[in-house]
Amino acid sequence: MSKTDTGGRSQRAKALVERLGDRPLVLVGMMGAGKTTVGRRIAARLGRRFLDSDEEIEKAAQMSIPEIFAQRGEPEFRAGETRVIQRLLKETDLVLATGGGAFVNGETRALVKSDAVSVWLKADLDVLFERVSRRSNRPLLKTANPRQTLQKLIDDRYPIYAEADVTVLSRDVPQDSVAAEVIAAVLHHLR
Ligand SMILES: Nc1ncnc2c1ncn2[C@@H]1O[C@H](COP(=O)(O)OP(=O)(O)OP(=O)(O)O)[C@@H](O)[C@H]1O
Ligand SMILES: O=C(O)C1=C[C@@H](O)[C@@H](O)[C@H](O)C1
Ligand SMILES: [Mg+2]
Repeated sequence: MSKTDTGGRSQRAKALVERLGDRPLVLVGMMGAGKTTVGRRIAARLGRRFLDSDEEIEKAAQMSIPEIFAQRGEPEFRAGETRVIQRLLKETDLVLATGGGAFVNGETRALVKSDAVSVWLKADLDVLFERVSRRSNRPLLKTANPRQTLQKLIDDRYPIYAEADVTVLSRDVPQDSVAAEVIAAVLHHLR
């Protein structure tokens, strides 16, 4: 039996699309977990549209995230993030990567839980630190000791991310493998 349908999707991907119905698939987790890069691959496998709340905020503000933090401050960024995610969650056939702090907001979390299926991409400190160290585009890590800051964020946020419907480990294996694991795990959750 063929493992792909005529649209090139695997049978597993097709089954997941059917089970999700209209609900967006939403990725949450720390910066560097792979929400954007893996999210894009999941969307390609499912034949769904991919959007990223950080990118949508940057487009709306016509500024980069470090510029928004510097010129407007974190509270304004967070308010914009909440609004953008409320708008995006009304879309159908979507895979949505959220910013690392988005799910920490109670209002956003409640909305994701009611209107979407959520996946926590979980990675440990060493993996996250190595990944975020490649670029200096995370304003929250512009501290004297970014590794310690990352650890503090992990301590504060892991219990919150754990409220997502499904947890998948984002290890240093190919991003396509993580994407395939997410699809299998969500399919299992929706059985
Ligand atoms: N499975 C993986 N193996 C190796 N590198 C990875 C993997 N997943 C992601 N990366 C790399 O880690 C970095 C961070 O990934 P990405 O930008 O997708 O994270 P993010 O969760 O979207 O972070 P943020 O919350 O800051 O937007 C990128 O350079 C990406 O290529
Ligand atoms: O973890 C966070 O709070 C953030 C993660 C990024 O995705 C961006 O949304 C921003 O840098 C803040
Ligand atoms: Mg991202």
